[in-house]
Amino acid sequence: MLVHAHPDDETVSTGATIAHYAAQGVEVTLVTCTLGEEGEIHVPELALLAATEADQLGGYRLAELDAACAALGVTDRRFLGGAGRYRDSGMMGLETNKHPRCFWQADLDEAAAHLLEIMREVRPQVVITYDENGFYGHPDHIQAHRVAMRAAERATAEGFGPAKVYWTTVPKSVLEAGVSAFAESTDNPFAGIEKVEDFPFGTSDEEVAARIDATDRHEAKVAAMRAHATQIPDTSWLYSIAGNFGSEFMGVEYYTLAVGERGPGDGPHGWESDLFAGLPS
Ligand SMILES: CC(=O)N[C@H]1[C@@H](O[C@@H]2[C@H](O)[C@H](O)[C@@H](O)[C@H](O)[C@H]2O)O[C@H](CO)[C@@H](O)[C@@H]1O
Ligand SMILES: [Zn+2]
Repeated sequence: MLVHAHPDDETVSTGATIAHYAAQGVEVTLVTCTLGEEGEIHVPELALLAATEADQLGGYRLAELDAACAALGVTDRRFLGGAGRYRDSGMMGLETNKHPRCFWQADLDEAAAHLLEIMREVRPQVVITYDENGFYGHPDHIQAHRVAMRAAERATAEGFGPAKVYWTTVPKSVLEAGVSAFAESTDNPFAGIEKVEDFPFGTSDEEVAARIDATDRHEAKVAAMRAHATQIPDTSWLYSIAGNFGSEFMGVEYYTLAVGERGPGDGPHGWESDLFAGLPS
């Protein structure tokens, strides 16, 4: 089970992992907490769908999410509390954070109860969400973390909690490699980043628990990114990195382990290569 804040997060941060396991026939449930109503629109002819205009972007991004799920092989896609229950809160500090229906204003126990119902039905062995900073500090990501961890705690207390809970991350060694690889590039997606500490995310290699190599599924991730055209334009830095790093960038995703025991791993830091490592098959 993956708990994500907006349509496109499932693809950008865990798309290769999803495609990897879905292709193996693993049951994958995606829970998305908002419709992404406050997002940017990188498709000019759709500009009037914006929140400040017709306010129809959420419905459009629902369709983008379904197309991305088809590309990744996800067949069980849910919205927390039902489609439209929680509104995209916008970036931290904006007036949209005060919208009465926005996810940032949600009652934590009520939102966790919605997720607990899905957990009670699906009984996930493994849950993936964000760290306490929501990976990069977006209010909906922070709230998705809080709701997922609260629901997992309550599921465990009721006897059907996940054996493992992972948080998305990127090792600092990978960030350093990216910064140096693009240092001389005119199309440098890391422009302005002098050192790893300048990123609002990143984990020391020692703290990383799992490296999921899904390079054989990186085309599925790119196809899913294309489905999120309002959020990821053809000029996105994601594509320029993919063009330079290819499947290594698009097809490898990393996680820290927040709940549960690490399974067998390899390499200098004992990174798991399977999120189900150590669990009974
Ligand atoms: C990946 C992610 O979480 N995207 C969110 C995020 O989008 C950012 C936002 O539009 C910002 O204004 C841009 O400068 C930035 O590049 C975007 O990543 O926040 C949106 C509003 O909450 C959300 O809809 C989108 O899914
Ligand atoms: Zn997001």
